[in-house]
Amino acid sequence: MNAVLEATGLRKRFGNLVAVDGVSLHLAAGEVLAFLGPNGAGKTTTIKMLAGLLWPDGGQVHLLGKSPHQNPWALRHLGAVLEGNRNVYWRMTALENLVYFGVARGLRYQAAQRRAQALLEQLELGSKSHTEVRHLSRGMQQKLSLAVALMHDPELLLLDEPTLGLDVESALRVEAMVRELAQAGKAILLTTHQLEVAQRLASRIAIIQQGHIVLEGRTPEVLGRFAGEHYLIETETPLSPAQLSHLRSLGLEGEEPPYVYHGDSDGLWRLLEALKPTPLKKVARAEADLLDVFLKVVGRA
Ligand SMILES: Nc1ncnc2c1ncn2[C@@H]1O[C@H](COP(=O)(O)OP(=O)(O)OP(=O)(O)O)[C@@H](O)[C@H]1O
Repeated sequence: MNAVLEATGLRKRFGNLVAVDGVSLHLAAGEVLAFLGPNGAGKTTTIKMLAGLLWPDGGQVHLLGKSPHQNPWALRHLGAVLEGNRNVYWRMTALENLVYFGVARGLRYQAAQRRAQALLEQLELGSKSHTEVRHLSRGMQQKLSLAVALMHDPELLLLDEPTLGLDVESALRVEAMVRELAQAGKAILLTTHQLEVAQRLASRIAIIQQGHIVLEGRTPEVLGRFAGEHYLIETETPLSPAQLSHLRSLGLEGEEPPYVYHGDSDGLWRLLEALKPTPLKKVARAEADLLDVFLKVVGRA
């Protein structure tokens, strides 16, 4: 399948600071890539280069094979919601904004009206269609930004913190929308510090640190790789202090079931042998979550 986004070797320097240092990203239709990293890692700078808002010092971007830096029309393939940049006019209503941006990106007026109404309903902003943006709540403005990005039905969506500041229900609605858009074949690049959102949505993960991609892979593979040698051991009843003190010397951790064992499978068998004849309820390899992965990769574990 052809790449919707193909970015290679992107570099950006601000004075002496190299903010992005050789970042390559690719996205196919239907994929959600979670682009993660600590504060100041280079995510927004990268996204701005992808969106044609910043000129890279090096590297290339192709959107469906076309470079937005050589051919601005390539940006037609892209819709972006960038943090702190709610690309809407404050003194225009929600509906006027959507129609305006729809027409500016090539929709006919009637089609823009229909699409705007449908998006407003979908994001539960229907009752605010005729409200000026400056009178919408922060979360409503955030949802309107998403609607603006979707007006021209782009193949690629760049979503920088799309659920930030949304209430639980709205965040879940936006999450469901992202999932539906991916199922409908959109390629989505998602930046967020909400790792549980990223884990639920992303088919692939890329972690950037100090301008470099330090980890990239399909979500299940990444989680599997980091699950490592980490087991949960559940006994029917809590272990006695005497048992516990002996088993701790073999690597058992925790005060009550489920206990945790970090180590290889030889060590696990020694531990299980020593546990005999204590009845066991469950022995399972613990699953890593994206938080574990993130903390290990950015080196703060
Ligand atoms: N216009 C600019 N001028 C100077 N330095 C900048 C500029 N924009 C970004 N930087 C610096 O580049 C580095 C990367 O910033 P960037 O905004 O890309 O990080 P980020 O990963 O998006 O962080 P966050 O998670 O905090 O949003 C930071 O050190 C930042 O201070």
